[in-house]
Amino acid sequence: MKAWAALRAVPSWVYPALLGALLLALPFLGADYGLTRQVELTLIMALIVSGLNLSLGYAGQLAIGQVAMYAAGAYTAAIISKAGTTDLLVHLLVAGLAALVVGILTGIPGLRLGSWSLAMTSFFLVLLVPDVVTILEEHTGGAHGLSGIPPATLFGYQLGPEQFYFCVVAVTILWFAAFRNIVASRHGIAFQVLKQSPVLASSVGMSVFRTKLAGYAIGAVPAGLAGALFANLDLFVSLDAFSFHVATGALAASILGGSVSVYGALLGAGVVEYGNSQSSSFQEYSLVFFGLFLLIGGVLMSGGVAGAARKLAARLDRAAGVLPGAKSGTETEIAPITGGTMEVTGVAKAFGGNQALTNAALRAEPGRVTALIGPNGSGKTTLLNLVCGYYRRDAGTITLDGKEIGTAATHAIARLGVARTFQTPLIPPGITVRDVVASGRYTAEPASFGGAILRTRRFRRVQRRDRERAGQALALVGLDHLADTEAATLPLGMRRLLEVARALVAEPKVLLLDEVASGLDEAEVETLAALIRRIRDAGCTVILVEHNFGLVLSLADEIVVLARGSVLASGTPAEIEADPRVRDEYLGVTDDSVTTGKEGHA
Ligand SMILES: Nc1ncnc2c1ncn2[C@@H]1O[C@H](COP(=O)(O)OP(=O)(O)OP(=O)(O)O)[C@@H](O)[C@H]1O
Repeated sequence: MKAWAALRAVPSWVYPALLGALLLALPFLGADYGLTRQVELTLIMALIVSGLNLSLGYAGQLAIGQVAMYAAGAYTAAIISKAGTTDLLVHLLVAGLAALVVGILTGIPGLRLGSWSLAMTSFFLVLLVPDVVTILEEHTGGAHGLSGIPPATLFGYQLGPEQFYFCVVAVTILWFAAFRNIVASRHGIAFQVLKQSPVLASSVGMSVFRTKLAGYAIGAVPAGLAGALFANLDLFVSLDAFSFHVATGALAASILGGSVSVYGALLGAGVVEYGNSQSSSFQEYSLVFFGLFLLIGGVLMSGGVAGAARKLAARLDRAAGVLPGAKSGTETEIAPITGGTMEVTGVAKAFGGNQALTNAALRAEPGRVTALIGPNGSGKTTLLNLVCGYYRRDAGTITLDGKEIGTAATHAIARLGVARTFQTPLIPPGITVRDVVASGRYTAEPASFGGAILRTRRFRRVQRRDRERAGQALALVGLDHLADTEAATLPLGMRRLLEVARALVAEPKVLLLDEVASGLDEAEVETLAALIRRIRDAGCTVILVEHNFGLVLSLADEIVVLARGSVLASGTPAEIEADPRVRDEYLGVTDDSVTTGKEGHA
């Protein structure tokens, strides 16, 4: 166990760096041509698989079009090479761009149409490759392939097989470093937030369409790079390399290695390529093997080899006492918040023939808790969803500080300062408590993909602030000691507090809490109530949708009671408690139980 603790003390980038150094050193260690070619083919496959991991594993886009981007990169590099431009750097640049363009052009309609469209578009994209290649036969060589590609050069020097090997390894190292930087940054977390739920993503201010497109299109780039390398490896490009069979192999490699992983792509690609090269029966029955890999990686291991390795590491960590950096739960002060006035007037919303809201109204002000109560189905959540822009109202106005927001997109409303929690907490699996909270700051301070890849000073500054603010918010809700724990494993009460922390780091003007106390025990409700009071006292506008009448009475400054989509009554807790209509319509309890103020309503 001591050995394990020592291994864990080594910074995590050291291991991939050692692997990179070993690959670069292979020719000096006496590796023959057969072995270096095997490594080259594996790395080319690993580039394709890493793109799949980014778009499918991290961003959750069910798309397998990587082979089409691979073809785009290979043919582009081959064609410009035959036209006289043999510089490998130019090839990589143009092939990467060609793949990006194919990704964007196919991603836009695929994502706009929603649902399974992207999966279908990318599936047909792979099937279309032979047709496109045949149509452009004059340039691509059609079914005969494109031969006579001149050897690649770099800055005017022709690359021999050994130098080309170094180039393949170098491109792979650089891309994997970029890939690792993306997934370890707020953008990688954003992809996982989106994968968990588009509703959650838009509630923290992300444009769902743009984030999905970014995941899909960036995932195309390494496939384009792989294409350029492949064209210059054999100096011959033919359709065999871009068949549906290769696409299935890439998918199997992704699942086997672990699609939510960076280096799993290398492992999956290694297994598939090794099988292809070593055994003719593997090639003959490859679809059976790929199916087997999908079963092993997807079902038996759940998360592939990388997922299994992570679980094993966590177990060894526990056994060796290597615990995530636990800190004391010191409370911090909430910095003053500039709240906003939210006004809802005459809002109506129907779902088909079901009139969920007919005439809803409320006015929520800074430094006050406005509670929205009402029986099941009275329209409370519908009203919250209208305020957040998930639905469009049929009539009425919704304003924030006097400005109409009723027609704005969800992510735009979030950026105006409206944050929320959900009836069922939406916590993405596989990310830490700290990262879940930091994801709430995605739009508070922008940071580009380029900055994330290159780790620019500005990016590191934003990242530092993300961590600081997340740490403060966690201390505030009493979860800072769990900052490095996987968030989805926390019990319900903690996940609810975590959602409040995530909403808080966005420094919202208006905080919407949707049944935030449901499922909590008494002590947890107390903690939560104290927290909501502090948020209110800091100046935030709090809108609380809640069934726990006792909690509402003790917290609210103003209560709005909805019944059958309209406002039944509104006023102070004392007024609402004394209102006979509320007692009849909503509470349906005797005078005695109401006056105790403790009767919950489930
Ligand atoms: N997306 C939807 N499609 C169709 N009908 C919906 C939709 N969302 C809500 N409704 C209907 O609108 C009405 C109001 O529902 P809503 O969820 O807003 O009530 P609620 O007061 O939040 O209830 P609860 O306390 O049970 O959460 C219900 O009749 C519900 O079935």
